[in-house]
Amino acid sequence: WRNPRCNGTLPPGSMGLPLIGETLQFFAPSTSFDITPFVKERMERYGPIFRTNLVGRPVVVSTDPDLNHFIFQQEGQLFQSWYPDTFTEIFGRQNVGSLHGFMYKYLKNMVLNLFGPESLKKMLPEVEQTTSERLQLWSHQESVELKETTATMIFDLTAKKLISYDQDKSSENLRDSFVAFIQGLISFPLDIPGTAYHKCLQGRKKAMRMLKKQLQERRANPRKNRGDFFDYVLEELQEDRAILTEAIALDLMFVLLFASFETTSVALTLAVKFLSDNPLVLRKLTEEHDGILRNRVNNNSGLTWNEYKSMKFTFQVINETVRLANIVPGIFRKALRDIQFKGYTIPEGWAVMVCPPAVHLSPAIHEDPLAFNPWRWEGMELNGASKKFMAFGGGMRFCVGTEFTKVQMAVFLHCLVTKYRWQAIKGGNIVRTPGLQFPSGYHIQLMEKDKKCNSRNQIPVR
Ligand code: HEM
Repeated sequence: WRNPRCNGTLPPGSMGLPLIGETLQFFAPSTSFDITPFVKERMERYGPIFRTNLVGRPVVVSTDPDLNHFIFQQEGQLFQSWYPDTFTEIFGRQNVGSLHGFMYKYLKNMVLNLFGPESLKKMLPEVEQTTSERLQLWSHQESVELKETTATMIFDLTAKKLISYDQDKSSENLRDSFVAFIQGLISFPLDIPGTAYHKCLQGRKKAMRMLKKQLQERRANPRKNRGDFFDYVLEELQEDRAILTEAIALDLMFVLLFASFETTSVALTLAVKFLSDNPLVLRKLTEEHDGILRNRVNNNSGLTWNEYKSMKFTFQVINETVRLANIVPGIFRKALRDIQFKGYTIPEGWAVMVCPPAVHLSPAIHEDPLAFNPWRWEGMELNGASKKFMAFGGGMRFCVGTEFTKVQMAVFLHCLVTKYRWQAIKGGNIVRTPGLQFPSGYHIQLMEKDKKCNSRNQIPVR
């Protein structure tokens, strides 16, 4: 256990206890934006590349920018995407099998089609309208919990786009099943009634049943114009030599819905929190968006794609937010053969975990790394991945939802700063386990800009 076999020199590290390895330390909560104590302590003790054991699997953790880059570049050659067994259970066998195997490119193209620039251009007015309506609604409430409300908003948008799901017209609430699913997502994998893990699997089952029912309904009532993912899937399934199966399509649907709202709502909540705490950034952002409205020829038109693309400072704010957020704290791969790197051997079959926070929060890479400073992105490439920035992954598996996330965040910030003021009421503290969470939410009070004071308690609002 302590000294695994290896045809070379293993990176230094500790394998922890038999069976559970160092899993408990890995999941131990921490309350700052900084690199989690698990990674920090080991980096100090062993250096940038170290070995450990997580959920019964030997893992090499990489905090080394060169090794990270190498891992991303060697996707499908020396490394293959791999996630722990509990994830397989949770996200569906079909996904894990097909997203990593021969189906991969085919599915990726399908997803890119749905979330590519052409598709997003068409979606822009809808995103703006939904966001405006929600903000308007929230401004009449005494307090809004931003994490949940933005998650619901994004879920509704994505579900509408993917499966034309309309919460108001549905008798069952699809999102409730996702909530149960998420609450148990990062939990000890014990599947007996009462445990969070059990609720998570039940939530998934229920959501899958609903998705399946809706796909069947669509099959019974096909539509003329192909519009959403279900139409696309049904057409593909009818092909003579279809590679897609219904099970794969449903699993993929589940992952897309999940990936879209959980990540983006955390990023949005955090962006608003950072703006509340950094008035100079808020002022600069507001200037950018007021400028867009001022320069508009037709005051009644909505945001155009060119206006969206011109939001330079907004993209800096988004990048800075996701750099600090580290929403995906570990990107997993499996070594397909023995790999030599900087004097160490990564044995075939071992897992490898790229650790983005170690790069994003390294003082050697980013000056004053814990400071929220969007200006650090000035003049830098804001779209792709690099050795310094991998919040959306890197290489071939770079996140296909990046632009979708940015559209939603940019539009939200646009509507927010041009029309509203807000103040933080409570919450906003974070916990990393190691995924980022807001244990007590983030409650704000919103009000339209032209109103000077809060009518109820007369607090002047920024
Ligand atoms: C702030 C928001 C987001 C963050 C931080 C994020 C992060 C990531 C990361 C780090 C990866 C790489 C995983 C790996 O290499 O194993 C990834 C992949 C992926 N993301 Fe996102 N993501 C976000 C939003 C979204 C959205 C909105 C969608 C849905 C449309 C999405 C769908 C996907 C999919 C399908 C993959 C797998 C791509 C592949 O394997 O080629 N993501 N994301």
